[in-house]
Amino acid sequence: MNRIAIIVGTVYGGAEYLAEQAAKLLTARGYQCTLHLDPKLGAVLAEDPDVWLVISSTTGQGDIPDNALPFFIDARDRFPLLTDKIIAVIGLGDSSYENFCGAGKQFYELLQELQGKPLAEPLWIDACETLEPETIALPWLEAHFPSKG
Ligand SMILES: Cc1cc2nc3c(=O)[nH]c(=O)nc-3n(C[C@H](O)[C@H](O)[C@H](O)COP(=O)(O)O)c2cc1C
Repeated sequence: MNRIAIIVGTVYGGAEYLAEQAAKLLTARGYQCTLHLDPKLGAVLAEDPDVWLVISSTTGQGDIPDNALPFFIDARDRFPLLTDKIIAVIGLGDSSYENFCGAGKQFYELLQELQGKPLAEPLWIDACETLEPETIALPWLEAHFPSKG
């Protein structure tokens, strides 16, 4: 479990900021991280990472942000099997909306259908509870990605 592709879905930049913090932390722990802010399925497949880490907010009514939607549709259509891969999802949402973390949930469902092996239960971060998602996400990452140093 060395190479991690971080696939980002964001509207206002919160998930992007969190993904940058995550990449810094994981790199410092000895992992090779690639940030996909404008994710393309072909690029991730070519990279052949050990871990597919999705960090995505939710927009609309439980919808995937525009920047990540082509990736999601492509993955759903091309259906690359992730049998020997690890999957992890961090969702940013707001529980005052009906479909809390709907985009993260769609991603988690799809990655499981693609046969990826979940690293852990996904982390759902509620903007009603914190405006600093990194205070929850970084300890979660530390707990699940042991330092290699
Ligand atoms: C127009 C709009 C629609 C949203 N819809 C949802 C939703 O359906 N479910 C949810 O959990 N959060 C929803 N949210 C909350 C965002 O996902 C949340 O604020 C997130 O932290 C934004 O992250 P971002 O800066 O990466 O886009 C919505 C926010 C806005 C502004």
